[in-house]
Amino acid sequence: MKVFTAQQIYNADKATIERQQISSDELMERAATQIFNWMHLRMQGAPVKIHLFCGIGNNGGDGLALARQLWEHGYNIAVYVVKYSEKRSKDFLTNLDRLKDRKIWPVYLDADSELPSIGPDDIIVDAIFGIGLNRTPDDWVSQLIQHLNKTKAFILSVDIPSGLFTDSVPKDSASVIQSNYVLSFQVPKLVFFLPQTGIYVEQWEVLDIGLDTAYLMETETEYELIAKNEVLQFYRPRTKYSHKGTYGHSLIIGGSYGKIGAVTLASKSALKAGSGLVTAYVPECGYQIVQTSVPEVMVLTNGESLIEAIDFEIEPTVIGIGIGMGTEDKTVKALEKFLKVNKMPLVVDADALNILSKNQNLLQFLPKESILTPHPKELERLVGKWKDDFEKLKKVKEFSEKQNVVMVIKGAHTITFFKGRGYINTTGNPGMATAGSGDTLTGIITGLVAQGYPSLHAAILGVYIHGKSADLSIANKGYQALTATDIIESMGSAFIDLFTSPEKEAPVEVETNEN
Ligand SMILES: NC(=O)C1=CN([C@@H]2O[C@H](COP(=O)(O)OP(=O)(O)OC[C@H]3O[C@@H](n4cnc5c(N)ncnc54)[C@H](OP(=O)(O)O)[C@@H]3O)[C@@H](O)[C@H]2O)[C@@H](O)CC1
Ligand SMILES: Nc1ncnc2c1ncn2[C@@H]1O[C@H](COP(=O)(O)OP(=O)(O)O)[C@@H](O)[C@H]1O
Ligand SMILES: [K+]
Repeated sequence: MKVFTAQQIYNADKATIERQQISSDELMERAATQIFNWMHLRMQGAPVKIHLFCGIGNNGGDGLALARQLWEHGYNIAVYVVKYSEKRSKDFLTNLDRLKDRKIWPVYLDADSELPSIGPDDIIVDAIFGIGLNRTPDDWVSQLIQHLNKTKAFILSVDIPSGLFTDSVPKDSASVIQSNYVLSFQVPKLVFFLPQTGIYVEQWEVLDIGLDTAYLMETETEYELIAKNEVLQFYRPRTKYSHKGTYGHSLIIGGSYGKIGAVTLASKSALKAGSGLVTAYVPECGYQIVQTSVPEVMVLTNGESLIEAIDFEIEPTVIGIGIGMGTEDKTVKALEKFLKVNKMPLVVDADALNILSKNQNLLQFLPKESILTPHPKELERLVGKWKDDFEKLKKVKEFSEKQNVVMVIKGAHTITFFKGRGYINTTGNPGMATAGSGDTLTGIITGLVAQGYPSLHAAILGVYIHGKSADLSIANKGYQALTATDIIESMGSAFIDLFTSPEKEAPVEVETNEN
């Protein structure tokens, strides 16, 4: 699913109005109807108090149109107009008149108003600011937002939590609605997925408001959201007359005394991802450990307790390198020498990344389309500090383009970057914040490259399967007890899940009295 910018959404709006020959008011009505349907389906006429806070732009207009529809179906509503500006949008005014025609009188809020009283079991509809927010709200609006956040009421945001910008991090966290659920029109917004802005969104869902399909299909976006349908497009099925040679040979290089487990986890993951053969390259102290823990994996050794040279006679299809490897001088020299002669595709992680960060002249030796999988600290060492998430994305994009590598930026929503585009993963959970889960990812991606997946596809599918495996594991492990080994054990189920359970369906429409 593409992730559009605010400007692209406004353009889609315009294209829809022109091509479908509808008015902007009709489009607003569609948007409000979708939200009404969503609420009505769940509330079934329950007499819960619904407080609708509406701004004076089109987000507020959506809120007013929704208030009318709720009222027409007998819901218990209170409408507030948050007068943060003297300007009012045309469709806001149209919908305000429609409320007045029905003798529904909103409460007007300004800097001098008392804060409304809201019960813990009430519902708040947040339609104060939408994607038009372009500056930090005034103090009194921030105070209202803080007041709403403090209530125990469920907050449903229209399109985006009010106070959240679409293209920057809010300066003042107190001026953003802490939303329980966001109903986003047609497309999700990038800020739902970044660590500094995603925190305002507990859950989100897109509502189809029938924006022009041709515009949506033709418009190129910088970001794409990756769910099941997206990865299925490039999944490579196994064929009947294939053999282990068909599925490549992964070489996992890493480990040092006390950190052999990392290589064990990665090697096992490469196997479970479907690699035909897997060899681990570890110091001698790891020989028995790897052989005993994963009998399917072959083992090569060098050095006693750390890798001193990287030299082998096998011909792997791909090499995953760096996990648990350490950054001792001998290992640094070994990596340097190896990179200067290596021609094989690489998946670079952990200490190999740390060594590259300190010796940036080595970056030139990475084969093109190598995959780098830094966690936030490793990324900082590689590209330098960033002031916020948006600067981080910019730096990563530039780095990936300059070095011609696939960058996998690990986090709650891992984003894979390549050739100027970012692919945002939707699987995974906080249980994955556990030792070794990154080693597992390195193994999975390596195992996919071994089977012939192009680098970008291996990274995107690998990240998806890694997160999905963890999601399937938590059913009986919970977040706290989840380990990297559990993730590996669920990989089979994650692959099967690609074909068994369909992706979540589009929202169900409900008949209203008016149609
Ligand atoms: N295609 C779609 O998806 C559809 C979208 N629709 C809906 O439209 C929403 C976008 O509406 P919108 O453009 O009118 O902007 P909105 O967010 O209501 O803000 C209003 C105005 O406030 C102003 N302003 C900004 N910041 C401010 C501040 N801090 N303090 C004070 N004022 C501030 C700024 O005006 P300015 O003062 O800068 O001229 C801004 O224009 C969208 O989120 C969705 O809900 C649907 O109706 C139909 C289809
Ligand atoms: N809160 C979270 N939600 C989803 N995924 C997470 C979360 N925290 C960590 N992860 C995932 O777990 C992995 C952790 O990797 P990393 O930090 O390299 O672990 P390690 O070095 O212990 O192997 C990454 O793939 C990351 O995306
Ligand atoms: K909103």
